[in-house]
Amino acid sequence: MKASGETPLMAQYREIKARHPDAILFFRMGDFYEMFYDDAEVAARVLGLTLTSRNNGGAAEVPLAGIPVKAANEYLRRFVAQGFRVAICEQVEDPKLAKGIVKREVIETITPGAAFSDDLLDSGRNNFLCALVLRAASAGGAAPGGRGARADAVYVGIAAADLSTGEFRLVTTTRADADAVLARLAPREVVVPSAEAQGAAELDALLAPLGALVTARQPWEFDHERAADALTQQFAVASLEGFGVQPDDAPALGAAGALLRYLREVQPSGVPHLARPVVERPGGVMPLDEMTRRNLELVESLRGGEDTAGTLLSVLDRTQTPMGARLLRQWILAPLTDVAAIAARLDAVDSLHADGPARAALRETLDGVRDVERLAGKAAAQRATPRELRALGDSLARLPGVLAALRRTRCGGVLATLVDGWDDAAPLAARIRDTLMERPPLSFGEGETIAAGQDAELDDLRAVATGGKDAIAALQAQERERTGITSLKVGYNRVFGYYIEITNAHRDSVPAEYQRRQTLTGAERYVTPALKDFEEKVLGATERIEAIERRVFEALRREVGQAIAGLQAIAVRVATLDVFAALAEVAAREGYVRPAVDDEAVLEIVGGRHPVVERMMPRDQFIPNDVALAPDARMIILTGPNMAGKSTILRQVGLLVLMAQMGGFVAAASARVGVCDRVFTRVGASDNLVRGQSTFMVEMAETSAILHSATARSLVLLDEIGRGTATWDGLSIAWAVSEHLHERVRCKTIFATHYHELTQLADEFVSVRNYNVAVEEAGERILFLHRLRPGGADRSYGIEVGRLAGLPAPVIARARALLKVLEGEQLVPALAGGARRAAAAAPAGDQLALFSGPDPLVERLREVDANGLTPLQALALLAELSAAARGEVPPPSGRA
Ligand SMILES: Nc1ncnc2c1ncn2[C@@H]1O[C@H](COP(=O)(O)OP(=O)(O)OP(=O)(O)O)[C@@H](O)[C@H]1O
Repeated sequence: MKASGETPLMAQYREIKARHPDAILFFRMGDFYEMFYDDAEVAARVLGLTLTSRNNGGAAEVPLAGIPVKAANEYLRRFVAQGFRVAICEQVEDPKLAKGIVKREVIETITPGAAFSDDLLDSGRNNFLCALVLRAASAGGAAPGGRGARADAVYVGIAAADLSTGEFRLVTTTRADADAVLARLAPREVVVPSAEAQGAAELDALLAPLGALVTARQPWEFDHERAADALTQQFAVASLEGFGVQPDDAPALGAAGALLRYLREVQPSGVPHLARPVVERPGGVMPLDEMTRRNLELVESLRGGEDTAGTLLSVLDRTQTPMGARLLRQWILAPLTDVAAIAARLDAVDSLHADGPARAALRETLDGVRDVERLAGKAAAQRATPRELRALGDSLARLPGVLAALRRTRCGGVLATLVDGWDDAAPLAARIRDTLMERPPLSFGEGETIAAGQDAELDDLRAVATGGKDAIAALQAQERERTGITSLKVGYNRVFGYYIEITNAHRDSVPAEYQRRQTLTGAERYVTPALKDFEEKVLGATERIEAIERRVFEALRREVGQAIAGLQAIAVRVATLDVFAALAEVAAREGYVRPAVDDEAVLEIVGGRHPVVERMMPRDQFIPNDVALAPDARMIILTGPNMAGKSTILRQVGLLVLMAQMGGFVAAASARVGVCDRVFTRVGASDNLVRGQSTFMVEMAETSAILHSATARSLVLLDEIGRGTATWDGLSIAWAVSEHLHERVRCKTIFATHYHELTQLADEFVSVRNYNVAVEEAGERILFLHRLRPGGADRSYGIEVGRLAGLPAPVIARARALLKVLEGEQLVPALAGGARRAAAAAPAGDQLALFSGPDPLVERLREVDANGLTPLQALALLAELSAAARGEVPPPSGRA
């Protein structure tokens, strides 16, 4: 409906905007994208653009903000980075030919999850768009991985597509493992069913840690039967069986349907480069939960953000190609659990590690290979520029060199399979390189694109155009000579075409046959019949040249687009090779060794180092440590002063296991790694405060998740459990958690703690070992040796660390004095003794119960403010306490 008095343009705008209510609409007007109404106001706020207004006929003025088309990418990037979606509305007919208002259409919608442009992408990571749906087992009969479905179980269907590379994956998983799968994919945007009555809270719980843009769609779009139709149509196949899709995959299939529908909406011209879906089955890959991924700083540092400095990825990433970098990231986030698969990767790394010269040659040839995967994707989507297509051709042309270098290695196993059936699309590479100029322009129309010898007519026309231009230059010389006007110039503008310009000083010498066309302040412009003749030839040729160039270029781009599946396969091969070479290279540079990986429940690290921390200090300054865990020594209680290096050892063990299971060498003198099904970590305080939970609550929730999911094959790394609450509560929880892990779960555990009381666990259980990180005392100072040794620690040195951290001297002195008093009164041993007494008094048959609750005497003592007591009060208190201790009066019940 047209608002009264509104201009036709604004009516057109409103009609288009109504179809894209949730996107910022970039409305093309000439050389600008204009935003109106609310969009303009958002742009002013978010991008700091100046808000103006536009006349709207008889209707009220319209708020307006505009950006030049040439600068659009930067504004787009900023919008998308902030989680907006932007609909690009172009003029789809030539304004010169338009009757009335120019026709306009939205040609694509750019969102965080649906982006092609390099400005919006990170070359080192995939840009996944996921669709997600929850299904009760009873609804779809799904039991992923053939596990028996529990009637009340909830399955999560996930479909993930990377529009920039064409990767497309389907995963149906359990609710428990879904977090890990999503954390690994790290989608930028997630499509979910809107207002799904059941499971809305569950869905929120899945989405919250991702920080992705959430796009709600109609629930029916997630229907798996509809999805099957859409997929068979997209890939022009009769059934999905060829993709390995089984009835169990219904949830993922439903998600895929919704995903495809959404993709077609944001890309109205289609997604021809979407690869056939790969169904990922659980098993074979270790699910890494968000905690572990973050705590071990695998691909993101704890500081957060995009910066990978200080992560395992930053140490391992010696890849040469963007495809390799992305694959390495995926491997780090998906360690393997199958011994044979791990060994196959290790073999490949091993042979490249062993042969330095071959590795160097291989890495050198890989070095010039650009992002074949994304370039091919762009070609298939008809977006590749001449420069990009040429880069693809040049990259492909390097592949025979890569193959030759690969053949020089001892390539058995996986490397041999990479060589087998090697197809480097040589004919296509040659076509691209023959067709395009060696350095074609960045975008079409900014210079010569098509090489000579490709099109006879093009070559002729180029000769004419060049001849014409030469002729015009000759004409200028000739006219100067004839008229004697040395400042005479032949020039060109769009309105008048070619002209001869003569300054007013020489007006009298202008020949009679010159026809005046334009008067400037200091000069006149003329044309002659000869000049017009040349002009026709040159301009006619130029126009025709552009048309032919475009035709040839687009045909080439289509040809490349049709080869997309082969190019994607090449990209996978190159990426795999690149990752092997990178892992071998980093192993050689950093002195890593091949781990012995087997199925035994044994972990034996000799001379282990933290791969990231060791890089932050001068070479050989890092102190290596040995750690061994086995069924008969499955729990280590790790004590030691603050700053001694407990957390470092804990993380180091986790990292070395993950490095081994991704198929890489490890930072150690030697290592034997029995495959772990999961690695769990609970380290320090998380920053879940932003999600509105208290530190202690988060700590408990994380601990609870570990106790529920860990198995005897798991490795559990705990750092300071129970510190966020009152000492006795915390100690009791820490003790109970340790017992549970040791006795019930029976997993490999390392527990770093300041509760020295926990070292008593070793007295109770034969498979618990105490270790501490050594320090040396030098008077009141301490020297951190960072060396692990058997036994519990005797002191905390917390005050010393406080001094190092700059606590004021009087505070340190007072703390030392207080510590002496407390130690002198034997309070600390009394606490431990109290615990032992309580254990002895525990009901028979319940041997695991050590603590029966806080000792009221001790509680009373804790409340005493010694500084606030008069000598008389102190005496009275002492009398009361000792009477209670002798049992002469009931225990005190708190401060009176
Ligand atoms: N093996 C080692 N060799 C050399 N330096 C080390 C080693 N381990 C740790 N360090 C250094 O000591 C610092 C403190 O280590 P870490 O944080 O692991 O101590 P911590 O015992 O966990 O301390 P806290 O109990 O206070 O949390 C590290 O930042 C590192 O610089």
